[in-house]
Amino acid sequence: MILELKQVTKAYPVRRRRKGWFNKQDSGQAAVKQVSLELQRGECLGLVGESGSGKSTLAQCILRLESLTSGEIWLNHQPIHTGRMKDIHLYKRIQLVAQDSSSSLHPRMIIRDILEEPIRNYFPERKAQALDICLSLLESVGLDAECLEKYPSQLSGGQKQRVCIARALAVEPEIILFDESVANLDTETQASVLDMLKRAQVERQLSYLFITHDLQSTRPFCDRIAVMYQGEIVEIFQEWDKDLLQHEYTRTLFQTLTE
Ligand SMILES: Nc1ncnc2c1ncn2[C@@H]1O[C@H](COP(=O)(O)OP(=O)(O)OP(=O)(O)O)[C@@H](O)[C@H]1O
Repeated sequence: MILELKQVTKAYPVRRRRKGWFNKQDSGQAAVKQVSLELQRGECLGLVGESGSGKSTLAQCILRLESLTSGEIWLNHQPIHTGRMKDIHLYKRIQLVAQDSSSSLHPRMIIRDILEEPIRNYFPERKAQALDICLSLLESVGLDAECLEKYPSQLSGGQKQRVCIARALAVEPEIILFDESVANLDTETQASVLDMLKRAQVERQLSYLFITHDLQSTRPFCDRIAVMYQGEIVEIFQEWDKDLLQHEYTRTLFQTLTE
């Protein structure tokens, strides 16, 4: 197993108005409750749940963008929740592709600079080959070489999303977290991006955590599905057989499937 979450809980503090002069901070309702989850090397694990069920919070906890209230996260048998591993080492091993590609790409950098940045940071010895690497990354996500000299604002939403994926691949991480990364794409582009991700996963032995509210999109793509409901993992399944389901919410999700 490459990533292990043990009893992870995250409660955001809530400011409550009290009589008098001050606001007091209480620990509020937990967004993530006692989540235990394992991601195997080379696996694509789907994390499905309705809006507000805690999926993004879990991804943020894995990347230490949010601190844990309790619990542990282990990356290949090394603890990452303790903060001892430096951010640069963590991000070398785990990359995030978020939903909103526009805000994740620097508006004043051309695509070539955006893709060369991780190469310079993580593989300084490859500086001389950086352009060739950028071209091969663009090819692997189905973009033309002419994108290199463009700014993000000159690309479509689907093209920007592909650039974000190429940038994550440039780091050569072991794990990629996709947080609603294809949700904004039309059905055809979504299918071609997922196809490309599957190929990259097999070629590079990557592990994926694929976060989405859309169960349908996980079907051809994920090896296992974890279902999140009100902050908890209520079910993990592999077989697409509704008779084997344990939880009422998963049964409701199955009704949204088109075949
Ligand atoms: N920074 C924050 N401060 C306080 N509460 C937060 C914060 N971020 C998220 N929450 C709350 O935590 C809960 C889980 O939110 P989260 O974004 O993780 O859900 P989600 O399943 O990813 O939803 P979506 O699919 O809409 O992105 C929600 O109730 C949300 O309001």
